[in-house]
Amino acid sequence: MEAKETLKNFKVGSLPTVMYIPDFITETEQTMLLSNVYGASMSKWKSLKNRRLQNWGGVVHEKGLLPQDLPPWLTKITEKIYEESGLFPSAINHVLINEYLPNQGIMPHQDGPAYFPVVAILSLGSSVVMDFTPHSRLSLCTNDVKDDNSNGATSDIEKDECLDDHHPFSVLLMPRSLLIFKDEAYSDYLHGIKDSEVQQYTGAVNEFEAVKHSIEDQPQLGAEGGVEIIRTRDLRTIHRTTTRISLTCRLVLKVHKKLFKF
Ligand SMILES: O=C(O)CCC(=O)C(=O)O
Ligand SMILES: [Fe+2]
Repeated sequence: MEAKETLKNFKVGSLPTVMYIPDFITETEQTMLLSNVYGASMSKWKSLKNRRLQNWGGVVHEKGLLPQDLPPWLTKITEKIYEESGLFPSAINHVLINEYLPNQGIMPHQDGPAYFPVVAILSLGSSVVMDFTPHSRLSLCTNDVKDDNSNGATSDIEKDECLDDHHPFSVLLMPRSLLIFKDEAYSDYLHGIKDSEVQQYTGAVNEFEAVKHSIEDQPQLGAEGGVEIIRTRDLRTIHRTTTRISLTCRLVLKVHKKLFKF
């Protein structure tokens, strides 16, 4: 699948397969999404050690999806992503909603094999830094540990086993932005968010795009998406002060038949 021409303008960093779209949704759309997320029944939340999540679209197994229809408030956004990206062969059918308090994150992982290898992450509420770390599937010393994120994901804690031609990088995820990554970024890198209120990084691949937009948006605040970014030479420090909600939108190609419901 070729990315649409307009999407190619949003490529960031040196990989051909990471795209960052600032202001993908409006403030009003963000408010609506947040009210739907928090309006869902309490039983929809699953609590993990270091965050909560809601699973929409059905249960993902290694062998496919036991489908459930996405609610209209989610299809509104998944259809927009599907149409504007041109990167999915069919409609997005699964959305994982993660909630992170300022001191919460997600350990470095690769998304599970059931998903088509394109992921679109919509960020709401607070900014955060996502770190990409190269890993090698070819490495004999790689330690695959099951993460408990009900994502069918595997985690790799052996950072020494990096491929030489792959370098770690960070992406700054501002509220209302959409991050899309696929191919190499999907399969040769782990992605994660540090579980720390203070996040340090050396130059995000989309620093210019992310910060430019937020300053234009909210010049009076001086703070960027609920965070303050402190710059000292190459080093950046952000202090997370508010909750972040993310919508991880993906496609499971293999869909089992719906179970008959009485
Ligand atoms: O919350 C995010 O931005 C990342 C979530 C993620 O990587 C996942 O659900 O697999
Ligand atoms: Fe992930």
